[in-house]
Amino acid sequence: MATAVRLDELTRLSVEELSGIGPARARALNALGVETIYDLVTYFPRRYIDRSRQVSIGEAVPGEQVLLVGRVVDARRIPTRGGRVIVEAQLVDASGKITLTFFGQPYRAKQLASIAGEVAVFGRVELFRRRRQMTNPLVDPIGDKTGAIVPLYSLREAAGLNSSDIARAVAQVFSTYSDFVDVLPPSLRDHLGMYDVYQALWQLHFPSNEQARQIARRRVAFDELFLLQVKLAQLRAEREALAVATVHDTHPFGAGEARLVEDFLSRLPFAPTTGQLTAVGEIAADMASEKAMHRLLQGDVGSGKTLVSVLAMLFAVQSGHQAVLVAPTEVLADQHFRSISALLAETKTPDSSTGRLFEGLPRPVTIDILTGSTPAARRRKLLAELADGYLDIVVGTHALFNDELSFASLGLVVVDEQHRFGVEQRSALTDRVTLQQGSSPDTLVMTATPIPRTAAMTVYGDLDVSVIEGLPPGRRSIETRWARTPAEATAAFELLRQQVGQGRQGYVVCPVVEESTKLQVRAVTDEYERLNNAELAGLRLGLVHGRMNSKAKEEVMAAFRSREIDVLVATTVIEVGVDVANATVMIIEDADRFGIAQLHQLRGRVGRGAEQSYCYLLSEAETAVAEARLGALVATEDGFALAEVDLELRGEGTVLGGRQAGRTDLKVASLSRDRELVLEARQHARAIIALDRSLAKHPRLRAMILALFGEDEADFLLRS
Ligand SMILES: Nc1ncnc2c1ncn2[C@@H]1O[C@H](COP(=O)(O)OP(=O)(O)OP(=O)(O)O)[C@@H](O)[C@H]1O
Repeated sequence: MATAVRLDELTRLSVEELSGIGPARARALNALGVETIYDLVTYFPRRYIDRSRQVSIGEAVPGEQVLLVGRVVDARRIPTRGGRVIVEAQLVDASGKITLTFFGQPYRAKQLASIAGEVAVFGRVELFRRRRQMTNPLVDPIGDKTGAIVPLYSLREAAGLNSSDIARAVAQVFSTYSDFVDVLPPSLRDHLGMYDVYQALWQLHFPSNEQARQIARRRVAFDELFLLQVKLAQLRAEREALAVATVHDTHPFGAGEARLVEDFLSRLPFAPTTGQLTAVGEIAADMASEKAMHRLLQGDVGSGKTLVSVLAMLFAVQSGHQAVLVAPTEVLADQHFRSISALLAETKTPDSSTGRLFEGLPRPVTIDILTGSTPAARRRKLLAELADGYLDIVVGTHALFNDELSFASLGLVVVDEQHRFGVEQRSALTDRVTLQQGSSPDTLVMTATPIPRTAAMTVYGDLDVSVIEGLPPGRRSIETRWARTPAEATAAFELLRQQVGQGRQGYVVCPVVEESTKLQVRAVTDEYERLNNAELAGLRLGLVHGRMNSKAKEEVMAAFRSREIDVLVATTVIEVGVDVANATVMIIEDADRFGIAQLHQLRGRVGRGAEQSYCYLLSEAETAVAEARLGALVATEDGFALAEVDLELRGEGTVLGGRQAGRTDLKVASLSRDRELVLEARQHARAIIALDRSLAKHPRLRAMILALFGEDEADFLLRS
């Protein structure tokens, strides 16, 4: 007898429990990632064939996909000259007749001739030699599939399975159980007014019509987002409850008496923007509290994230703690080290007799850099200085995650994210430090390129988010052009020559072939040679690519910064963080081969000074994708707007990038289409967790969260 079942129970039942699924079928399903019955009912159709539009044969209009019901007459084989067989038949009803034509299906002649009664025929109506016909239509006996919307499943690796096998297995689950126990609290379900979960899942596999499918999709999408948000809210709440964090003196952004930040700000050659101050205020509030900060700092390219992160680090330093900044590459680490040192040096106290950088401290703020290529002797010295507390700030690469590092008192970890770090790596650092010192350092994650709000809430849903609104004053818009013809490309290089003539500098970026480092180096080296002899002959060119060792790279960058090089020919190693205000021209070759975010980042390397800057996108591609991407770049400089376009064009996977894994995959929900649903799910999830962190009062929801995310999956999502 059919009974109700909890969905979390289905996550523990293998598909082999279903009759008709033997070891071979189970293996085929496993290849699709379907192992449990829960996996099966959430293995949704890729698309559907809508056979619900039934018309009489007389009404069948060429161009439309319709379902016809009639009798087959006059089925016969027609040999062709090439020796192939065409089968032709007529389908008739009271209103008229239509020709059915089958290619490459010789067996059809006999099969069709043997059918006595009516059949259901589904296909597209065509006009051929003035006669209406259907080519290779689907022919079924009148039965349950007639007039239905039929699911088509993705079958990639499942040899030996077809869509109807999966549909049958799914239908069997529904006939085995009369209901799935809904995990949404009843109040929420009523409020949302959607299908219950059983109906919704059924309708998503076997919709009765398009409207029903959409309502079902909304409900399933909501559940998916909601369960994830509950987990994220829970992690956030647990973390807040458990970890005791360092309490920082955040004066003048909060009560306190330390003078370092105040002093620093008073000597800063520019005033922080309102957007920067707001973000710092939010960070200060977190850092002043006993709760560990887990905050994501977002801002458009050039919005001044560095200053905000420096202020956060100085909160730690003025409170007697240390701060680290971790960057994903050596070039970036170096860049950060340089700009932070410069910011600190600008505020050096004029009283050199004391040798003090800041009056608020008994000694200068000390900063150093640690990367994989730091020589052993320097590295040893640096480790000692970190351990005894001499060093206040250390910038570096993942070398900072090394177990050998120990800190006198680490108060803040800033991670310049770019999706490149393993989450485990990062949490390993904070965990280790927390164990050592008994309190957890605060964490600030920065992203180089803006990500859409819904994506941030999903991928970084366990973090609080600060957004730096606006850009520093005086920025001029970057003239962006899409050079589609060789003549326009020539004009771009001509403008670069002119700008160099006026003392400016520029970049030429070549797309790289990631898979083959050898080819990559050759391609960019060849292009460098070519430009040297052609468009850019006579200029001082530099070459930098990812395969150069960091010393060589740094030498070229230094030469560029000191204007010994006019034009830097580069791969995307310059993508993030490079900050040379005198550079005013960015030329991107084969621009259609880059993603929107990357192009926006690259463009952000110019327009950093007071001069008018230019960005040329070279591409002769005429594809819709190129049109959409490059068109968007030309149309706007707003990184958040571009991120939304990107999300729409590329879908979730790429946006979520490396941080997304396993259970956080979204099967149904779309971060671009379901924006309000994401907000709603998050709001409800947080409301529930605020009152019932352990979900003791929501046992069914609790069981489902456990079944989906497990206990230890917490480690994956927990920290950033
Ligand atoms: N309030 C401000 N007023 C004027 N200039 C500022 C201000 N804040 C930052 N800047 C300058 O703006 C430039 C960009 O800042 P920063 O490098 O921090 O940007 P970012 O947000 O890290 O962007 P990107 O990701 O492009 O590197 C720097 O040269 C910095 O000195």
